[in-house]
Amino acid sequence: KGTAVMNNCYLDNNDPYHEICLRVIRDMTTYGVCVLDNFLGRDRGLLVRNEVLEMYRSGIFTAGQLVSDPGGTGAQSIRSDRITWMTGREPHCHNIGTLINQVDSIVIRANKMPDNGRMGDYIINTRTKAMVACYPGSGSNYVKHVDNPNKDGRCITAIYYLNLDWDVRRCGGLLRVFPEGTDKVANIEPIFDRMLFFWSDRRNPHEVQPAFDTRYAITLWYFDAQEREEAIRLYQTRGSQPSSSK
Ligand SMILES: O=C(O)CCC(=O)Nc1cc2ccccc2cn1
Ligand SMILES: [Mn+2]
Repeated sequence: KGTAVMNNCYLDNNDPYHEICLRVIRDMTTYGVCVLDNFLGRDRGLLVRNEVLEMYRSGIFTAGQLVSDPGGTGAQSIRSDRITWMTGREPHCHNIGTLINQVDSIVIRANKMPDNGRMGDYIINTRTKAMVACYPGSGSNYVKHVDNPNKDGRCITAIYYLNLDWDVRRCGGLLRVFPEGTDKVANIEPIFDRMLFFWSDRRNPHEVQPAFDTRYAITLWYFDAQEREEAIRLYQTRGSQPSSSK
């Protein structure tokens, strides 16, 4: 039935996600970062990109907020990206919804697979809405920061890039990740149809270098059930909500 035994795990050739999940588990466990290219394929990637461009043209993106001290460096910084939060079930966003479902499937299945290393340390069953971000390209950037420095529950950051013919030498906008415990950096170009996963906590400080062309990305943050529950309980006693959008 299309299954083969290999290294004591069953490769079920009928499950397209199986290979990808093994790859995500291996890279996240080894590097804490995982890059998957040609994630949707050109045609479906273009459909998602067109929906995002249509949303941007419709003006529903907000101006990037002032984020005071995103990385605990004491520096006041102004995020110059434009963002909007969405469920993926909005009208005229069917392909964005399908992308979100695919990323959900991979994260949930990878979290449930046997021998899934550090992926197994978490219980992942909820996430934030999708944050669609656009760097307008007039040198807009995002200073070095950690997504979840103070245990707000987010364990995995998942980013899908939509930027056609992106050349970092001309357009900038490089995502540079500074994995904890090594002086090596990961330079990730925000190229079209690229899917990126990385641990959201202090293991992965990162920055977006100034962008000189419009730079689009869709980000999802997945919650670890236990850490999220603890964060909500803690904030309930202190009366304010954890930082990330619900
Ligand atoms: O576009 C990229 O390559 C990554 C950009 C990025 O780090 N965005 C980002 C956006 C955020 C929005 C709200 C709270 C925390 C946030 C942390 N990071
Ligand atoms: Mn970030």
